[in-house]
Amino acid sequence: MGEVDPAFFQDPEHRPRIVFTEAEGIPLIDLSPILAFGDVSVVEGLVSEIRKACKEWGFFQVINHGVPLEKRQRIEAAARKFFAQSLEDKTKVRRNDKEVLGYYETEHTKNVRDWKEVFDFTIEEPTFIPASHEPDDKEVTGWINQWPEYPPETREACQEYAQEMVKLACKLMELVAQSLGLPADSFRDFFKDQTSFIRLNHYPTCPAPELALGVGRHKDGGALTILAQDDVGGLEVKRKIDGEWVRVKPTPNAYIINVGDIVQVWSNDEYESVEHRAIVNSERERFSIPFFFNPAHYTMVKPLEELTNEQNPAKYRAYSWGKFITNRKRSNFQKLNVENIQIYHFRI
Ligand SMILES: O=C(O)CCC(=O)C(=O)O
Ligand SMILES: [Fe+2]
Repeated sequence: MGEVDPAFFQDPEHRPRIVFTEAEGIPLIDLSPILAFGDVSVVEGLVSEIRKACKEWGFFQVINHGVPLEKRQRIEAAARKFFAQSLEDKTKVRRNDKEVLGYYETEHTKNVRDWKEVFDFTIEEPTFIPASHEPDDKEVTGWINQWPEYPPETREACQEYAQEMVKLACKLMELVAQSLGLPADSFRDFFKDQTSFIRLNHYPTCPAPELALGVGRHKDGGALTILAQDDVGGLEVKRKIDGEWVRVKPTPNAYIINVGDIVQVWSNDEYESVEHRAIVNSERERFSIPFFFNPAHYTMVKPLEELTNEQNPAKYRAYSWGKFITNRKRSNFQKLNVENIQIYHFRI
């Protein structure tokens, strides 16, 4: 990525400010109470912290999360080696119309090109998903991972890390359920045939960081995201109280968690999926690794009955998660002239 192609330019109102506010306020939550067994009162305190963070920010960071540091370091090192290869080598595992996983460098967010390259892989092999986004097409297909030859440890490093992410995400969803006043296992069955995936993000240095974004403003469509960011920093979250973009300061060995659109719908807007974006800079390349925790493709996403009643009726019609994700994948891959699918399209 040498000179900056205007395809990367954000509209003036969405360009980043180079002087930024650092978010002191994003809650930092210590998960050690769930690692140590037992004491219910400690877990209760944790549940209320989660509730507050989800209500006020939609984002929080966790420490003492139980994910071994070596596993994170191993996947981070593999990502660096993979992206350092030539474009020719990386495109050996490039995504195409049929194989939607693997490497690609032309992702668009809201039809503006992102200043990044990515490598996607799923947790389940194969991951079952609708063959097309067309509502009447009932065919299901299996997504298969494309593993690079170099570095040779990529596959193992990715799969080991993925298992840790699934464990952490399950624990977090239990806490989210409890924080909504529901039994801890309320969400468990939705993830039996999960469509979760992990993305290795590489944001190269950018000669025009004031014009482009690593990832344009967006909300995550799934249930929950667990992000590992390196020490460069660049994630910005739209603060709920005033709509200001605030930077999330990197904390060593912490993970950044956000609730996605599905939790917003399940909770009937009790929790909101918050907009965020990634800034790039001209001095240091940046790496990040989001894990997107997604339910089975056949999940019909709708407000949970336990959380709705006559005074608080469902705010969304049920929609198919499989169709939602295939729609998104398609619009992020190619530039379309229409807005991509959003949960407000299902608002009642
Ligand atoms: O790299 C980051 O900090 C954010 C990435 C992100 O939001 C995404 O890939 O959905
Ligand atoms: Fe995101």
